[in-house]
Amino acid sequence: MEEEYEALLQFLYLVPVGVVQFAPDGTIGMLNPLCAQLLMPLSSHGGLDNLFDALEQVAPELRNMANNFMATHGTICEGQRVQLSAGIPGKMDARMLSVSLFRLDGKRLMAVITDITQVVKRERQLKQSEAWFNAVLTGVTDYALMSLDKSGRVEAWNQSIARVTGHTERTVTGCELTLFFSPGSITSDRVADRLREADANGWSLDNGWCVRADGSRFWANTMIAPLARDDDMPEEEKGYALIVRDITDKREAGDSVMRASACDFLTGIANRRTFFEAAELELERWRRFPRPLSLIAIDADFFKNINDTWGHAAGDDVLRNLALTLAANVREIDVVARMGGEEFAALLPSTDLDGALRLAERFRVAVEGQRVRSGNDEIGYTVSIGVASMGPGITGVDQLMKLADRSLYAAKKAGRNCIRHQHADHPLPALQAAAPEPASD
Ligand SMILES: Nc1nc2c(ncn2[C@@H]2O[C@H](COP(=O)(O)OP(=O)(O)OP(=O)(O)O)[C@@H](O)[C@H]2O)c(=O)[nH]1
Repeated sequence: MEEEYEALLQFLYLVPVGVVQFAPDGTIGMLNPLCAQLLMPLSSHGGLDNLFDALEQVAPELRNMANNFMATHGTICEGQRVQLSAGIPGKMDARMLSVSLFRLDGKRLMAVITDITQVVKRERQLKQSEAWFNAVLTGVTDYALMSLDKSGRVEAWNQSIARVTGHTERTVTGCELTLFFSPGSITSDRVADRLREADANGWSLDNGWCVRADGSRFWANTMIAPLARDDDMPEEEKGYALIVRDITDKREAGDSVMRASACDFLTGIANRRTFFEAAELELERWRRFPRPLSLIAIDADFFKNINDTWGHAAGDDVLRNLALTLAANVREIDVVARMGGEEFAALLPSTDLDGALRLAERFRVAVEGQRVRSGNDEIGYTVSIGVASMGPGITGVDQLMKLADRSLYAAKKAGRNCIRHQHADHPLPALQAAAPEPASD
């Protein structure tokens, strides 16, 4: 028996994945060194006592999945992706873990944890190339092809545009590319970005909602590629080809799978991982061509009291209401996400500090002015909000998030139900300082 135990310990020590055994409430009984190493960045006090507590901020859904698993033993989830950090494009990859949970019996659960940072990076690269080939090689009947001038205005017309978008030559020629996108899903900055991206990489690919002439929407894959030109051709004659493909069917087919991994299980809005992925992309664009970019951190006030007074289910109703309220007040191009617990965030491309403050006030007023119906109760609540805007000293998403969090902390200290902000003009010294009273306003 002792020998078997020795062999098990040796196995756990050497196995190239993190293994942790824990109780149904998350209390850790045993974990191997690799697991401790993988989870240590999540520890708030230098120790690891409870797996669910450690993962609360990055994967709150795991506790829920384990609690809702009714069988006496079996697989609770397999390969659940958990984003640990946002990463810095070009310098540091976003750290990603894969977590599988198993129930062994009534008292013991086990998690197997692997670092999949590199796998995810390669997946992203592959997805990009695959989408490009699909766009080029398939669907000869479901695409519209047009040429754009150097600023992205439609230059040449053909029948495929009418087939896919319902537009006529008269309504399209000379118009900006934004004509094909639903309002709020694209800005002039984004069009300029895509043209530059096409210049730099040979193409720019994106998926999103487009609109037809009659106002109906379709989910489209759009690719912009620079037109071939001689080196001695004048800059004015530069142009692009735009291919728009209606892929509504494909989106619907992959929708439920996509939603499960990209959305928060409770509220249905983007989860923390999706938020950081979008924020990383936006920062990458900002780095190439700086323009306004803001981030809003939102936190429900006295949320523990709501749970304690009306119950956990009512608390969940409040969180769902908060998610809906935030989502109803932003443009399509913005990303609203639940970051964990009662914390939410909104990423606002092409939005300066003033614009972000106006939106933050709209959030605050909208929440304050409503009641959440939960069973027979009507619950009123408020939010505190921190706003941060991008500046030259910021090098990564984490830093912008920290700035917004510090403003949020200042709003809490100022009495809650209010907004505080910081502009990242000289953020680094302040961020590196040893947590002084946060400066704001
Ligand atoms: N109902 C519900 N509660 C949650 C969820 N996630 C976290 N919580 C609870 O949210 C509460 C957050 O409490 P605190 O961090 O003390 O914050 P607070 O009470 O909102 O106080 P302030 O933020 O300082 O205004 C905790 O009691 C958590 O258990 C969830 O998914 N559903």
